[in-house]
Amino acid sequence: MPSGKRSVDEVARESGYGLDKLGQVLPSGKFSVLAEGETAWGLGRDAAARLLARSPVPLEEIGLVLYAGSSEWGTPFWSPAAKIAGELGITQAHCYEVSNFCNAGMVAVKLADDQVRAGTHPYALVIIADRLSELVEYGTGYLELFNFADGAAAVLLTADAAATRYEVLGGAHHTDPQWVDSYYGEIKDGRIKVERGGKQDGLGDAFLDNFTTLTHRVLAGIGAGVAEVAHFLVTHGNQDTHRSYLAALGVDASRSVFQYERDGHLGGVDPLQALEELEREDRIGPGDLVIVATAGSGFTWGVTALRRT
Ligand SMILES: CC(C)(COP(=O)(O)OP(=O)(O)OC[C@H]1O[C@@H](n2cnc3c(N)ncnc32)[C@H](O)[C@@H]1OP(=O)(O)O)[C@@H](O)C(=O)NCCC(=O)NCCSC(=O)CC(=O)O
Repeated sequence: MPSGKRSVDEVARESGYGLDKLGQVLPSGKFSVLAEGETAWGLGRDAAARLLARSPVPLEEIGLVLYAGSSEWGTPFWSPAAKIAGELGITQAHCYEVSNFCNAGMVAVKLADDQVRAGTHPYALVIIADRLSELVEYGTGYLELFNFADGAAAVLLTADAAATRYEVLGGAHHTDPQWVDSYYGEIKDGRIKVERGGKQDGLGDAFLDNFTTLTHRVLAGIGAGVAEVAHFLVTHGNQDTHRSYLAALGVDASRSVFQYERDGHLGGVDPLQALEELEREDRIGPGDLVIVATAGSGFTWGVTALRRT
């Protein structure tokens, strides 16, 4: 996590919104942001370095390094995946970026998993990092973006079943291009900021329809039902959407993880933070099935099934 924090009071001052309204989007009261001198790729490198210290593998056996996020890497026309590989001493890998906004992390995990399962590489490293808070202008009044925060995570994949903590069972993604211009970047005073296109009704319903349809599709694909899922981890874009999705599946909130009181929306890192909380609180055990629901601009929705080994 970055070392900076931004308070909801600061957002209130800049946006003109009252604390009551902001509390709906930012119940944590403060959220993680990059401090002066910190970068998203630097956080990603640190997350990957800690992961490799905890689970050491021969660096020359890492054949793939994917950096997943929203494509605003901080430096344009540049590869954060290659930079991180260089800094960590990974010299035998193909390194590139996967851009699918807050859905990119699980896309990259599935791509990497497919490659290690196919025997293409012994190990693959996925780094998920974004600098979402830096893309928001509070003065625009686009309240739905005010929880955008910064963070990073790293995942190591291998086909060696004895060495894995989670198995990727399957996934499905769907892009509905009618929403493509809902949000787009614009350069303002040399910085990229998120602008909102003409507001159409129905995006909330599209979240719900896509999350539930993809969940049923993925579960059917692995021969499981909703009742067999131990935990549903959902992107932290909007907690009302999160709760509506669980309700639509007939799933009690106790089978999910809510970190809205803890931080803002950390992009593709949200479900990994949630998984870490399940581990820390000893709420997950061998054999547990986990469904991860993610979404990103485009709009794309994704559902991934994992099993704790
Ligand atoms: C669910 C929505 C799609 C609903 O859109 P609608 O057009 O129907 O309605 P709306 O935007 O006017 O908002 C409806 C009500 O939800 C509230 N609301 C808006 N955003 C919220 C949020 N993040 N958390 C909690 N509440 C939120 C509004 O204040 C309003 O409350 P009231 O009715 O009380 O006045 C959207 O609001 C939303 O949650 N957006 C967050 C996700 C998102 O759009 N991200 C954009 C970047 S995509 C990306 O790449 C990052 C990512 O994936 O998150």
